[in-house]
Amino acid sequence: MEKILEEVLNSNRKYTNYGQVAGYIPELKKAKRDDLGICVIDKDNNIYKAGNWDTKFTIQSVSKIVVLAMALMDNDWQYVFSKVGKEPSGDPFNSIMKLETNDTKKPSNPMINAGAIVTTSLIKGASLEEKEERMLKFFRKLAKNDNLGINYDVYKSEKMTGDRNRAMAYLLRNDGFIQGDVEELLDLYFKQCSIEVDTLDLARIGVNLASYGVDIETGERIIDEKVSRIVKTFMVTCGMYDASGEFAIKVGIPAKSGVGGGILASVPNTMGIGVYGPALDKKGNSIAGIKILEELSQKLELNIF
Ligand SMILES: NC(=O)CC[C@H](N)C(=O)O
Repeated sequence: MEKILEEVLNSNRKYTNYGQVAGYIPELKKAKRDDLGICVIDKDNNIYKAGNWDTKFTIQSVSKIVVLAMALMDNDWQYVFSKVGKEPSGDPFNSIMKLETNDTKKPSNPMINAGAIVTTSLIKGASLEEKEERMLKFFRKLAKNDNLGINYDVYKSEKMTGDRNRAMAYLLRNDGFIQGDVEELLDLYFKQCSIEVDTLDLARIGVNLASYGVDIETGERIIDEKVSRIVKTFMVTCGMYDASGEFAIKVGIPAKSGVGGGILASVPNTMGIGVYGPALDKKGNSIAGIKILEELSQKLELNIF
């Protein structure tokens, strides 16, 4: 398997020359565009790695699936979906437009920034500190990595420049989709996006989702089974933003991307995959990452459809 991963990386290395490393969060510009890595963990807990599999990057929007799982386990689902929708938006991840033009003004889904700000607001905790602690604990458990932590340079960079998210959050509060202190909520959102991971962490979260929320090593249930299904369904319909349809056709695997350059893919009952390549297309998805997943899906016949 490692040989296959090496081959797939090498045949797609050329794509690291296309696209751009994210620049709207200044700190992200420091990523090296030719870094490329992958990790696969199968359901028997075999771990396969290639390339820059252990390069650290921030999880960014991949965090949205973990926080959605948490929000659904912390709250009544009906309540959650009264605050955030279930439909693809067809707009970029940071679009504000439908918060005005949607009939209900409700954010379309939890995979775009507006919807993710809502799910973050649904994390339970008596104080900001407690919410942050619970959130980190959940990420660490799912990734089986007690060393997961926040990259404070990226966090500060996002906080300084996150006015679009700030604008969305104030609109969301005005329309009754979130409550309380907006700055505190954004603090938590920026922190969740700034959690530092490598492809092994993404693959581990992916395989735990692939096994319907049961830790494949210990047998412990981490995510409610139905919640794990909802999360993977959102990954298929909205995980690659307004490129989710094309990705579903070409790759056919539930996946979630982030502007840090990571993609987490979860093949039900089979494996979790983490890929990293920081140069992004215009929609904010890793170009080489998508190409790698496309080839791997064909080679290993992973298409779930
Ligand atoms: N697509 C992403 O990864 C976006 C996450 C980023 N932290 C933002 O809010 O803009």
